[in-house]
Amino acid sequence: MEASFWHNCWQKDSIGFHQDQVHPFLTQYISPLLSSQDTKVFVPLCGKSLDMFFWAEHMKVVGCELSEIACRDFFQDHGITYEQHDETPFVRYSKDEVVLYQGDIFDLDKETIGDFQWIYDRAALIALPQALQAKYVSYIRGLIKDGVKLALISLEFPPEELSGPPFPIFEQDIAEYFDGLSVELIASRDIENKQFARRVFDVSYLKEKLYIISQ
Ligand SMILES: C[S@@+](CC[C@H](N)C(=O)[O-])C[C@H]1O[C@@H](n2cnc3c(N)ncnc32)[C@H](O)[C@@H]1O
Repeated sequence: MEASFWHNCWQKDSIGFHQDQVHPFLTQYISPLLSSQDTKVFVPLCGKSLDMFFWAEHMKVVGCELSEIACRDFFQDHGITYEQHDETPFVRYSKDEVVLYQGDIFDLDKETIGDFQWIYDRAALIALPQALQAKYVSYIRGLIKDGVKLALISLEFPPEELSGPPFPIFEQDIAEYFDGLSVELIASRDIENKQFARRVFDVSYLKEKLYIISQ
């Protein structure tokens, strides 16, 4: 997907992927795994996800997102005043525990993110076409050092029944992408009404899976 595709989605408010609640996997499965030593989560391709409010209750949040509309609305939708600074090639939006870097994730380096223990991927890997998935996985693998856990939520459906995004990612794909790392399947749920955030898909099955990937 080109950057223009995503800018266009945000401009037209065509954001069917945006959830109006915190993802239920977070409270059910991630909460018990959090420790008082966890100080920061990195959220790639963060959109204006409410999930960042869940994380911000526990630790600092650093998000990265292409769209200035998403970064602005993350704060404005909730009446939060924020600071905005030019940090070329990014614009940095921040308030207290949350910092959003508006720009291309592939320009964001580890030093800028700082020390973190979690990476949270919801609708990031599945948003990218295959060629970009490999580049994204290579970027994320470069961030998974000792003591870092990637919480990744994937989506499964028959690929021939829906042209993405989102693109389905199966257990086998996860195993290949994260070969050599520890991959734990934490949860799986069948979405019986086929609703994915604001969209209902015309597919024969829809499943979400939560993995924790670490060294
Ligand atoms: C499917 S949405 C998911 C957003 C969010 N994770 C959520 O759960 O609502 C994918 C997001 O990735 C952003 N995006 C796409 N390519 C990007 C890139 N190269 N760098 C940063 N953000 C990107 C898009 O603007 C879009 O908001």
